[in-house]
Amino acid sequence: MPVHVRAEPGDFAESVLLPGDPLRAEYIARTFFESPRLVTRERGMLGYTGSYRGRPVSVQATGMGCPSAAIVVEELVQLGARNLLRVGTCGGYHRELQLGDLVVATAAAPQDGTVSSLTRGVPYAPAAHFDVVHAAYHAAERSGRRTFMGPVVSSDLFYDPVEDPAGLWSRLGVLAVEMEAAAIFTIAAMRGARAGCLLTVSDTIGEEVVRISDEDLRAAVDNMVELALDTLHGLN
Ligand SMILES: O=P(O)(O)O[C@H]1O[C@H](CO)[C@@H](O)[C@H]1O
Ligand SMILES: O=c1cc[nH]c(=O)[nH]1
Repeated sequence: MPVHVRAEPGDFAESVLLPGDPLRAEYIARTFFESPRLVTRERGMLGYTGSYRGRPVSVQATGMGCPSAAIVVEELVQLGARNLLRVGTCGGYHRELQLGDLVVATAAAPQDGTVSSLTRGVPYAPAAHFDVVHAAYHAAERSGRRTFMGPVVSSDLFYDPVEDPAGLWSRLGVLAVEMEAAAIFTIAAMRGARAGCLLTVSDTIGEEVVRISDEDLRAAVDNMVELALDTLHGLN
């Protein structure tokens, strides 16, 4: 049994949704899964398994930041997980992004300490697995939802003291900032698993930072989770 995700092989499905927030994990399981079962609650990092349209699926909280996500993903792979799909929130850097929009991350610039520790500082480009991006693209197209596909940046900082992070990153074509995808993509690649990342824009970051209302966030997350479950369903 792993040290942190305290469960046995077979407790998790091969496909796992990965929100940062443990309460979002509980909400997803109770709202979207058939017959959800709590499989781990160690450190409050809730994990559930149930089914969706008759197929087994799990959801496991990663906590915030790459170090925490790295531990969780390593242990999920030890437990048999093969398809890992982050369902998170992000700050929009791209000017066209609006609150509640959906971002499918194709890559994650590793502005964190975890990925460089794993690569011993060797330059590396953490990327989502093509199969997951492909399935997410088609699920988004079917949903008709306003969706942006492209790179994001995974930062160690939520409160970034840099004057204009949006200016720098959007000039580089980076759509949004979040805090876990780079580590999830890297560990999945190292361990032969397939990872992807869907994000709801909860903040827009420009000259000022604007935060989504709780009600609008709930609705946008519901949409994202439906799309995530369709994405996993579309993977063979
Ligand atoms: O909404 P989640 O999945 O937690 O993701 C984002 O929200 C947290 C910061 O508020 C970080 O974990 C960031 O990546
Ligand atoms: O990491 C994150 C997540 C949401 N909003 C942000 O500004 N940053």
